[in-house]
Amino acid sequence: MSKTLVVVVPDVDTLAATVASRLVAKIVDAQAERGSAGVVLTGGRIAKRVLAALPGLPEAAAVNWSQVDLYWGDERFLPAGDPERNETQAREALLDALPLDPARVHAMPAADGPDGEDAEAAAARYAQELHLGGADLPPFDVLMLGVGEDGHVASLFPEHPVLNETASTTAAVHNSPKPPPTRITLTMPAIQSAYEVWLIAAGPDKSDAIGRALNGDKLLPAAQATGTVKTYWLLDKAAAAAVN
Ligand SMILES: O=C1O[C@H](COP(=O)(O)O)[C@@H](O)[C@H](O)[C@H]1O
Repeated sequence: MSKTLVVVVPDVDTLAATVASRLVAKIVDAQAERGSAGVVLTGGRIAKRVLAALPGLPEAAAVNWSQVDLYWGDERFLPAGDPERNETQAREALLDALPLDPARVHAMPAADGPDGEDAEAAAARYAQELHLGGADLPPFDVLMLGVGEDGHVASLFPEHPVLNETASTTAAVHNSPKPPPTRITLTMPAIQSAYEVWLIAAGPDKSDAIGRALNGDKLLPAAQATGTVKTYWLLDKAAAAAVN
């Protein structure tokens, strides 16, 4: 039975440091158990802060970075290297400085990649990459998600048809209410396959959506994002203001 836990810390800096530290511990534990770890990264402001906080942690020295598989929960479908791509932001904040195995960095395709601007083909290509080892998705030890002011996670937005996609593990998103309009995302069943889902949010603008999601308002994608073992809500005090 999956458990939901809420962790509240005083402010955004403490949140970034706390999540970074928990992430390192999780990777170290997964590597101790299985030899490798699978981490799904998120985009957005809190993601950048978490990744930037990681190198300052002494415990980060315990990670074998060559045995970490990195995936993304969603991507803004833009050309490679575009500063708005979640991949570009993660590389700049941390990844370029780590001794990762490039074959284990599973970025979502860019809009100038092999499929050009065909977002459906690019999403299908990413699904193929995820399923390379067989029919199942790879093990996602931790899947991190930022939470939008509207309660979106990854690129799954409230009332958008892709939220109901269950036939595939990835999808193209058109007409996203948040720019850019075209995106690629893991679908909700793919998110729900992770052992642990961590929903991370800071600031007062998120408090309403977080309060609603934690009260079980399933119209919000954030309320549907759960891990098979645990679901953590990692919040600063401002974001947790409506949590009762
Ligand atoms: O566009 C996106 O936004 C969300 C939330 O970002 P934030 O800046 O409000 O923290 C993010 O989780 C998602 O990955 C990204 O594509």
